[in-house]
Amino acid sequence: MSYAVKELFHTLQGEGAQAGRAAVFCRFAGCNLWSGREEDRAGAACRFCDTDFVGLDGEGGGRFASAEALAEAIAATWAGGGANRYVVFTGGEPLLQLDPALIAAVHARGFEVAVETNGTLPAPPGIDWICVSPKAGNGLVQTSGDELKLVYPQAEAPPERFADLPFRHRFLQPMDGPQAAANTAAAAAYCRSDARWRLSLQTHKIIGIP
Ligand SMILES: C[S@@+](CC[C@H](N)C(=O)[O-])C[C@H]1O[C@@H](n2cnc3c(N)ncnc32)[C@H](O)[C@@H]1O
Ligand SMILES: Nc1nc2[nH]cc(C(=O)O)c2c(=O)[nH]1
Ligand code: SF4
Ligand SMILES: [Mg+2]
Repeated sequence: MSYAVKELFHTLQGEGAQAGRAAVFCRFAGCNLWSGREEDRAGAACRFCDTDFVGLDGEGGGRFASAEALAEAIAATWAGGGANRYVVFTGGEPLLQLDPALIAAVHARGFEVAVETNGTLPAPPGIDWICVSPKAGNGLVQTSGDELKLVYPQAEAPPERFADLPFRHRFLQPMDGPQAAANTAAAAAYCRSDARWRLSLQTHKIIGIP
């Protein structure tokens, strides 16, 4: 199958338990919870998205005809030396496109494979690090993984609802936007009150890298 990629870039993972780790980000185009058009945001199933995932026109983006072609482009984007190669598939919603052939092709090039998903679709086998970020009002299908990273606050998705799911790490990530400062204070207060949760700041935004 072919893959629609918005952008490919080398940076540091900014969020969650792997924050600070060098990674290639492969941002797939398209999402099942929002068209990505501002005029559709108010009526979308996910309304707080901070990301442009429309089109193929970002740095390193395009349509890739095969898993081998996309894996080659990912390997060419890696700039972190010989060890600890890491690729994060995100989007948009990566589980609309990430498949066993692509996972095998990046594994063959020495990468560990991570995914950032909204959890509404099942993850294919073989992913090394699964981060699920539930979106209120949208059924959770992927109910296990390595980290659960809940954007906070979401009125219809309180942390208590997810605290007992089998994830190795649980994070609250303050919702960015006009209420970012208040959301950060509220997330910090929640983590102080319930030690099952840790605070995830979007460190790439703080230091001004992609
Ligand atoms: C843009 S999403 C793409 C991956 C997938 N669609 C998802 O929602 O997990 C990447 C991460 O950014 C988070 N995110 C999106 N908008 C955000 C915002 N306004 N504030 C904080 N985190 C946000 C998501 O919850 C997710 O963990
Ligand atoms: N540096 C950096 N870290 C990230 N972690 C998750 C991101 C995403 O948009 O999925 C992201 C991103 O866009 N940039
Ligand atoms: S599910 Fe993820 S990519 Fe889709 S609109 Fe929500 S935050 Fe953005
Ligand atoms: Mg992002």
